[in-house]
Amino acid sequence: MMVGVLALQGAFREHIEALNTLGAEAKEIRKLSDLANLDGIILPGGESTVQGKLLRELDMLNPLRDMILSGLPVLATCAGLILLSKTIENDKNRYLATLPVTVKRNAYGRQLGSFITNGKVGDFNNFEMVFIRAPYITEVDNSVDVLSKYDDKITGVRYKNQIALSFHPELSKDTRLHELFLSITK
Ligand SMILES: NC(=O)CC[C@H](N)C(=O)O
Repeated sequence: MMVGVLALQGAFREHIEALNTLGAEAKEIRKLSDLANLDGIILPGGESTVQGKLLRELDMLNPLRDMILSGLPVLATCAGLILLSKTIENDKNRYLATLPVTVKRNAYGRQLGSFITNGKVGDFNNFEMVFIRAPYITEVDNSVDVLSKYDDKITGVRYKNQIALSFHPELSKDTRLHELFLSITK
């Protein structure tokens, strides 16, 4: 099994470490040819505008969209969630747009830009959630499962092969969400 971690920008190393801790092989995805023969892909946090622009310039955006629409398992965190969202409330850009949700970038404002909280994510109790200039989800399609909320705002969803989170599970020691993701890869 081979999991790719998009490594154009942002917090990709921590995801690779989490996968290695779980005994899964992972490789950095930096160009179109790296997308061949993947069983799953992680879209890390960082800056969605930079990542999206690079995906487009490297001709990776459309192929990756097709792979996700054909069922490639994906775990997206923070900027990755923004790349996946069909609608971005406060950004005219649209990137992969495979996830039927509306997201708001930098949604917690500057003051409360970064914080850590603890709560339920799907079946997992007491999950540490690290938020860094995070987005939250303002609308979901009926077919989307809500996994987590913070302050009444949706911060985690699952839709078919796509798991998307506002927060950074790779920055806490808890690997349960990475395990869930691995369980949906072949
Ligand atoms: N930690 C993150 O990934 C922050 C996301 C970033 N604020 C964006 O809009 O792309």
